[in-house]
This record gives sequence, structure tokens and C-alpha cells, in this order.
Amino acid sequence: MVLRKVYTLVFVRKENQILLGYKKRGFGMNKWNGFGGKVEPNESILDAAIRELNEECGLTVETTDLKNLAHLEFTFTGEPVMMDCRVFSTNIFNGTPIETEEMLPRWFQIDQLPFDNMWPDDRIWFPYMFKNKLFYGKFNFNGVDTILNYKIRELESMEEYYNEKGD
Ligand SMILES: CNc1ncnc2c1ncn2[C@@H]1O[C@H](COP(=O)(O)OP(=O)(O)OP(=O)(O)O)[C@@H](O)[C@H]1O
Repeated sequence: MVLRKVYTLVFVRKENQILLGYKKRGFGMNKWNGFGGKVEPNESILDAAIRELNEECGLTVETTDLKNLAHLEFTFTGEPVMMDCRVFSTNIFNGTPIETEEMLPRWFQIDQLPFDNMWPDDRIWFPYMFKNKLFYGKFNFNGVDTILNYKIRELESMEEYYNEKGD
């Protein structure tokens, strides 16, 4: 039996740039990533996405401006937990990104991303995000650097995915 934990991951876009944060501590430390974290008990996924973005880089977004573009599942050899990661993007936000205890934010040109210092799965699925696709991806890791296998597929709508899953 695998325990499933739900996480959020938010990407803020501006023209041909994307905001990433350099993670200063915890899981994914020293990697550039979007902003996100665990959904707390009794919290909706959207509320968690907005809260984590604000806590990690000071930006504010409205629920209705977040687009759910992907659902990613990560498993790690020997670990009975599946990370169920809901990915969102927006180009409507308030504020200027600030460094926090957890993240150092920086805008990147989308054709100049620091993939060598990102999660290895990002290289595989970012192109789908930049083509404005909706997609589902599943990645099995050995440790944190090696992807043993993966599958990724485009979706017509996110509902298609959630209906199949029954949640
Ligand atoms: C394995 N390949 C991966 N590829 C891309 N993104 C990944 C990822 N694995 C995890 N992520 C994201 O990394 C954040 C971790 O969140 P994390 O810091 O652990 O959560 P949270 O802030 O609640 O933790 P603490 O408060 O420190 O316990 C969260 O956005 C999650 O979606």
C-alpha cells in the first residue's frame, strides 16, 4: 500500500520568462523549481498553491487566475510514499518576488533554464508546459538523481484525468 501525499507547484510567467526559486533548505535543496509544498489537512489544493507561492516568494495570486496544467506522480525506490503533485501556472500576479527563508527567486528566459540544477523530470515535462499542453506524468526515481522509468501523456482536459482516477 502506497501512501499518497498531495503537493502543489506553481509557475509564474511573464512574457517569455518564468519565475523559479532556488530552494535553500529541505527536499529539493539547491535546485531551481517552481513554488509549492504540501497541502495541509482541511486545505484545498488551490488555497495551498496560493499560500505556498506567497510564503516562498511574496507574490499574491487569485484562485481564478491559476491554471491547472498538469498532474505529476513521483515515486522513489524503497519509499512507500507517492508524491502527487498538482502543477499550476499564471501570468497574473501581484507584487515583486522577494527572497525568503526557503527560496531565492529569479526570472529566467524560457530558452535559458538551469536544467542541470533542476529536478531531472523537469527537462522532460517543461516542453509540454511551454506548448500550453495539459498533461499527466509519472516518474519512478532511484535516489533523487536517476529516473528509472516514466510515462507522460497529454490530456484533453484535467477533468479527463480526475474522472478516470475517481477523485
Ligand atoms: C521528484 N521530482 C520533482 N520534480 C519537480 N518538482 C518536485 C519534485 N519533487 C517535489 N517537487 C516539488 O517540490 C516541492 C516540495 O515541497 P516541500 O518543500 O517538501 O514542501 P513544504 O514547503 O510543505 O515543506 P516543509 O514546510 O519544508 O516541510 C513541491 O512544490 C513539489 O511539488
